[in-house]
Parts: sequence; C-alpha cells; structure tokens
Amino acid sequence: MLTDRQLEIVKATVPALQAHGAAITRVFYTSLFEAHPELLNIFNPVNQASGRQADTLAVSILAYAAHIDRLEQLGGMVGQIAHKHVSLEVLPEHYPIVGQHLLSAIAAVLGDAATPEILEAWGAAYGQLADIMIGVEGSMKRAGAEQPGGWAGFKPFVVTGKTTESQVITSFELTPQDGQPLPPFQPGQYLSLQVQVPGRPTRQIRQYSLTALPNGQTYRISVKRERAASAELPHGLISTHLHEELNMGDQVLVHLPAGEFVLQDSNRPVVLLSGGVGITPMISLLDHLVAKNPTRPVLFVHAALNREVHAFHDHVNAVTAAHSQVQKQIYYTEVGIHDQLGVDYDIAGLIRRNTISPLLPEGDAEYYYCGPAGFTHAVESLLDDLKVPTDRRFTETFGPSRTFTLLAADRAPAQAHELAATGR
Ligand SMILES: NC(=O)C1=CN([C@@H]2O[C@H](COP(=O)(O)OP(=O)(O)OC[C@H]3O[C@@H](n4cnc5c(N)ncnc54)[C@H](O)[C@@H]3O)[C@@H](O)[C@H]2O)C=CC1
Repeated sequence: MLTDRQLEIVKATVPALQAHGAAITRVFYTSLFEAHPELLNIFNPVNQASGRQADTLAVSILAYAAHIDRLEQLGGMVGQIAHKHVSLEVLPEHYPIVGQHLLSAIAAVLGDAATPEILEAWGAAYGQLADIMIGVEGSMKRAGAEQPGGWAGFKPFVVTGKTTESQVITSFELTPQDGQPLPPFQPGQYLSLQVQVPGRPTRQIRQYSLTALPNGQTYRISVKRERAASAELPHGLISTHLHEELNMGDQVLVHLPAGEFVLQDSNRPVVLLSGGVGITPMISLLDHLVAKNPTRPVLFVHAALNREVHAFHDHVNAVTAAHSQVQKQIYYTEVGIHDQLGVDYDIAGLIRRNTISPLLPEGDAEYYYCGPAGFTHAVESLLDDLKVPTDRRFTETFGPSRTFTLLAADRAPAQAHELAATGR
C-alpha cells in the first residue's frame, strides 16, 4: 500500500516521465535483455527494434501514474495487458525482474532528479501494479486451465488444413494432438503460437486472429505474410516461416484463445470496418452475428488494395447473399486491371464519410474496427465526425497497443469491475 506522500510523489513525477518515458523504457529493455536474454522469446524483435514496445510500456506507465489515485479507471488497460501477458506466458516471477530494471532505468535517465524518495515511491507503485496484474493474470490462467478441455501454457497441435485466402493471407486449421475436445472462445479473439524458426536462438510467440467459429475440435487462424522492411528489422520472420514451412501434419505449439476484441452483449446494429489483414477478426464477428443474432443489422465495410490481396471475398459475398441483415461495402485503393466494379469492389479510393453514410444502420450502432495505422486514424476521424461516443467504439491492435491513452474514465466503467474483483 502506498503512503499518501508516495501517491503525491508518483503523480508529481508524471511530467518528468512524459518527457523521458520513451528513453527510460529504451534503457530498461536494453538492460533487461542483457541480463535476461531468455525473456526475448516473448517480445517480437520488430517491436523492439522499431521502439514500438518501448513506447507502449512508456504509455502504460504514464497512464498508471496519472491514475494512481483512481485505479478503478484503469480496468480497460489492465484487461488488455493481462490477456496479452497470459497468452505470452508472462509469469509472476518476471515482475520483480522487470521492476528492478525499470527502477534502475529511471535512476539512470533522470540522474540526480531521481532522489531516493522518488525511487522508493516508484518502487512501491510498481509493486502495487505488479500485484494487480499477477492477481488478474492468475485468475485468468486458472479459469482457462480448469474449464472443460482447457490447458495451461502451450500444447501441441497439428496442422490439419492450410488454405490460401489471398496473395498474402493463409489460413491454418489446427487440431489438438491429444485428440481432446477444445474449449470455446469468443469471436474476435486470437491464438498464440510458439514457433521455433531454424537458426534462431529462441522460440518466438505470435498472436493471430481466429477466423472460424468455435466447433469443439479445431481452431482456425489466418496469417498475413509480412515483408521485411530492412535487414535490421526482421519483419515477417515468423509469418513467412508459417506460410512457407508450416504444412499439413506439422506440429505447432498453441496457447488458449485470448483477447478482448469481442462483441458487446447488446442488440444494437453493428458496423464492422477493416483494412487489409484487419479483416481477420471481423470474419469471426460476422459469422457469429449471422448465426446468433439474425435480427441485428450488420454493415461490413472492408478496404483492401485490390482483388489479389482481398481475403475472404467469396465468404463475405456468400454470407451477405444468405442473410438480409448484412450489407457490405468494399473499397479498393489500387484497383487491378481485372478488378470489376460492382463485382469485386464497390468504391475506388479510401473510406470516406459521404460514401459510407448512406449505408449506415439507423440507431445507436456499435463500431468495431481493425486495420493498419492510417486506416485506423481515418476511421477514428470518421467516427468523430459522426459523433459516435467512445463507449460504442471497439478496436483491436496487432502487436503492442498504442491506444492505452484512450482508456480513461469514458472507456473503462464496465471493465472497472474486473479490477475491483481482483481485490487490489
Ligand atoms: N490493428 C492493427 O494493429 C493492424 C495492423 N496492421 C498492420 O498494418 C500493416 C499493413 O496491413 P495490410 O493488410 O498490408 O494493409 P494494406 O496496406 O494493404 O492497407 C489496406 C487498406 O487500408 C486502407 N488504408 C491504409 N492506409 C490508409 C490511410 N492512411 N487512410 C485511410 N485508409 C488507409 C486502404 O484502403 C488500404 O487499401 C500490416 O503489416 C500489419 O502489421 C494491419 C491490420 C491491423
């Protein structure tokens, strides 16, 4: 428990961390991985090299410090991080290691400004956050392992299907090697795979959206083959390995499904907006909606470069044709010479208010969106224009989230119960 003085100190140091937060976390990761190279396996090296992981930690720490006297408002952030941590097998014993390196990094970057009293206050604050996270993650792990068909950690699965969805996206059907029935999951969630690429020192863990509904026997994920941006940024190492080397009959290690990008329990109309590979979680959401809520209007909007990279084209057409509750609108930005307007796509160009507006369902629709950063920003300004309140917007970020700054009071009330329930 922090003293009042420590609470004051932590809040007062937010501006200093704001100024130096990214530098602190960069120093932190460097010293952490020097001392504990084994922890590299749970971090995507691309996110390390690009600084994205460091930025995410900095944003999370700042959000935490800013809310230190109103922790119930951090429920959304805690839930998102806990899902990621559980699926990455972050363990309670990792927290003191991280705490030690974080405090040393704060001391190193802030220099004399980091007095013993400040460091002690941050030590206490970090300890409190660690206790919250360990509590939430522990209950999630227990619930996962104890459910029928559940398991702890990673379990061997076999590839029983491999389907090309587009020039860049491939689906893998995975069946548990032990033949046990599989627990259900919520549409919109993802699976973690642990993969050993030959020649690399550690196994790597990656998350991929589930793209078929729960059936008790198999899971299906869909993976975009990422391209290397440069030799220093080994982007696409795992996805290329999966596309090229993971074949029928091969084994892969799989963690229980996780993730909080799931449908709200409501009957509101739904707008699903995806860009590129952001279509993957939308496929499960769409399939679930038509199977379970036949009266709920759904608008499916997808933006792709062109037909060659447009995954699930036929599937979405078939669902739209079979269910009058669904309307769709497809945007292509780099229309191919064989692409047909009205057949393959509806609009050439980027998603825009005047083109989407005529199709928007009446009433207080919920908006679910996922896509590359530019797409996400475009959708967010569209939703701002349409005055859609934040409690009807839901998004998924692949990789470390940059959205924690959005968490605050207006996004978190429902999830605050989660935090309260952990008895922090
Ligand atoms: N939520 C997330 O974190 C997601 C991240 N990504 C990342 O983004 C990268 C690119 O994904 P791809 O599937 O190759 O997408 P892409 O580059 O093929 O773009 C798909 C579509 O998104 C739209 N879009 C892109 N930039 C836009 C902008 N500035 N304004 C408005 N619309 C825009 C365009 O309509 C484009 O056709 C991936 O490598 C992936 O790592 C992709 C999807 C989801």
